[in-house]
Amino acid sequence: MKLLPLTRTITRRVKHCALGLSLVCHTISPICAAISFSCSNDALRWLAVESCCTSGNTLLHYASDPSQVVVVYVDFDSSSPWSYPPFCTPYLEDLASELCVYTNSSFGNGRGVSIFTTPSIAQKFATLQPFRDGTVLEGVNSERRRWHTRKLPGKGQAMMATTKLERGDHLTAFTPVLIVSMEKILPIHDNERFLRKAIDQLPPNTRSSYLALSRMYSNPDVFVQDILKSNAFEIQVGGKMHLAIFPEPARLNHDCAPNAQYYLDASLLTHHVYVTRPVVEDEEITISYTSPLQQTKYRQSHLMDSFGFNCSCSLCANRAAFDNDLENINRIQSTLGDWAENSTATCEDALELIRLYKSHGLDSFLDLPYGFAALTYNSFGDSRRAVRYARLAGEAVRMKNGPAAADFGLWESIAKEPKSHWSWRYRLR
Ligand SMILES: C[S@@+](CC[C@H](N)C(=O)[O-])C[C@H]1O[C@@H](n2cnc3c(N)ncnc32)[C@H](O)[C@@H]1O
Repeated sequence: MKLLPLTRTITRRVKHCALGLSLVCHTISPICAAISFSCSNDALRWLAVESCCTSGNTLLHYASDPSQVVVVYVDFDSSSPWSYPPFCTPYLEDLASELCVYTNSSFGNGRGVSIFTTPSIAQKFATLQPFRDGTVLEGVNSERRRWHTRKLPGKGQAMMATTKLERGDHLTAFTPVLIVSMEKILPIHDNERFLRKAIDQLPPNTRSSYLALSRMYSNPDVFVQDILKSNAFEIQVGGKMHLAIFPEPARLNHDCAPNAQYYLDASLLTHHVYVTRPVVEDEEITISYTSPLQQTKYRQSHLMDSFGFNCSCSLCANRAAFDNDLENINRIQSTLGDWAENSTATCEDALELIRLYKSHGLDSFLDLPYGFAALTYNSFGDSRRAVRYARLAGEAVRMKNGPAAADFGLWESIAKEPKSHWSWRYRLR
């Protein structure tokens, strides 16, 4: 008999097995043990599982004491994407819900994923395309790699290019192996228990790749949360923020002037990395963990507090020069963003902004200066240059926010029809 994922249980205690049901006994399987946890009846949770009998939609679950036989009526749902019954907390008042672990063992071409979230958000995950039609993830999690990982002094593991790369090269596309609701409701040790269940239910290779990731605190009591804190990316699903672990891109170290950019496609649950300036073979590939447009002391304290390292990248090392130019960057940006009649914005300002970004290696963030250049040229009636910079802004946004982003559509439309945009000749009026 195929045991399908459990979606609802109704439990009833009975004195003994003689219910007139015709039951066929099966060997104990993980699903029987899991059922004991997913029932709402507390007493049932801790019964030792000695046997499990199934018949149609009914499971008979009993303990060593024959007077403690429990019948569990199970409503199986063959369309559910979950490979195990949900493993749930009690009802949490503060959340007005339970939190449960959901696992799909074959997600993402076999790597699997576990999600720790509320039942209502789990339903939203289940409606996402990759759970309904795995073919949408074709080419994702692929082994065709132009990078490998190796240890670098003072940084731990790092992602290194195995070949020359150019701006715009699409480097990686991976699905998450663990997704965790950011609600901070459970006490730390309870949280760890549920997260361990989430990791234990993953296929062995996937579980190992999670457990091999870097840790900040090395506290064995909470190692799953330690790995989560050090390696997670944020993703919004069902209107709620979640932390997600993508083991391969988790090896990307930080640089305030990185040579790569990433975006998360929440509808396909896929993390993409693009190269943002030419990279030579064996060069480290980096992303930024923080906004580069903050003074160095703020970036450094954020990186120390959140990731436990002292940033010594080129921008942090040349702190005085960068912080000084940062003031110029912010000043020019506010001039270019000023659309009042007496604005002093010029096309030269826009070009100076691009120069400043490039001179400090901020190639991963050129969407902003290119966008300003497109609007500024358009506002002075130079449609040829407006189109050129709108295309560059669109390309930069695609690498940073993905092709579904609203601002990508905006730059595409200006590149197609600059004269239809409100900014056309705006500063010549
Ligand atoms: C997401 S992991 C990156 C991969 C990690 N190096 C590894 O060994 O798996 C984040 C951790 O890497 C280290 N790290 C990242 N960028 C760094 C940098 N620029 N300098 C020093 N350590 C860095 C820190 O320990 C940080 O907590």
